[in-house]
Amino acid sequence: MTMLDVRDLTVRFGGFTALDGLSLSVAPGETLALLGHNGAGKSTFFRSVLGFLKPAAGQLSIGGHLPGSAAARGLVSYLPENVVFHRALTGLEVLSFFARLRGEPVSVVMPLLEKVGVAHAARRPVGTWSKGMRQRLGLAQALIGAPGLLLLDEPTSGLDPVSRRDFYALIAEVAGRGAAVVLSSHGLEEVENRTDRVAILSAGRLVAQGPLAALAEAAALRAQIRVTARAGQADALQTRFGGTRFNGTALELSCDMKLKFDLVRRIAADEGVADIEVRLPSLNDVYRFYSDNGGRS
Ligand SMILES: Nc1ncnc2c1ncn2[C@@H]1O[C@H](COP(=O)(O)OP(=O)(O)OP(=O)(O)O)[C@@H](O)[C@H]1O
Repeated sequence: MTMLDVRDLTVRFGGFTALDGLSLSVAPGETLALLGHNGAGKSTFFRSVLGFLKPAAGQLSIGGHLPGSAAARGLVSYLPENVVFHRALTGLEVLSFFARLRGEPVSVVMPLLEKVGVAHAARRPVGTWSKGMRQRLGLAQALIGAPGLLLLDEPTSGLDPVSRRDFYALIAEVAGRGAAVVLSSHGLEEVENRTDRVAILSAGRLVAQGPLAALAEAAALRAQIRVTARAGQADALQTRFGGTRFNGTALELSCDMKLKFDLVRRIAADEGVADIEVRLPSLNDVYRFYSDNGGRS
């Protein structure tokens, strides 16, 4: 069963194609991170699922319903990228307003404010709240009425590391109750171990999709090894190990991750070597691999 099913979605603004043949699905209880540079199409994707944009081609279904239909609207909740609340209203008033809009009793409001950790400021105007507190209020707004599909557009921007951790704990709880969650973010490091799958968008195209570990493995990025030679040994080292000379005394080598241990052992045992430094591919390298060139090396 899927909560969100998107097939060959294409969205255009005039002659500009913002989303190009995108297909993905998200099951109840699953958390998907949508990643991509500025302008990759993440917000456009959310606005399409919400039914705000009419696709040029493709189909979307939310729990079997068309985007924008009453049934779909009842299932989906959304936290926009730049959440803005009336500055003069208190947190309690803001959330009560949204609860009424969703047909929920205002009795749900205080427990939600407590859940996101801003109950202490509930009776203060939102204009006096910090950005992180307003972001938490935005999340509380998205949690009203136990939605089946949560769309969160860069929900952690402006949050400090502790708030970020709390945020993901809350998302895990919501997903644990069966909601499907799609959230957008700018980097893999943040979503590592916190989402089930990632989908990487590049210039409106879905260039990679899957569990992060599988994407990292498929990228087959290489380890970088920098070797510093003892005085007068650089030429001999290059003859033995190859690589590129770097500032006269160092060599830069790259090797398949599977072969790195053997190579490092051989280098470390060489008498001409003064120092060795190994750099493994980071999650940022994996992200760049897919988002910059569509996964083509
Ligand atoms: N209403 C619009 N009219 C014309 N172009 C638009 C419109 N909305 C979005 N775009 C363009 O579509 C592309 C995708 O924009 P979108 O906001 O979806 O990117 P994003 O991935 O959310 O970026 P960011 O990370 O900066 O929020 C951009 O090039 C943007 O300029």
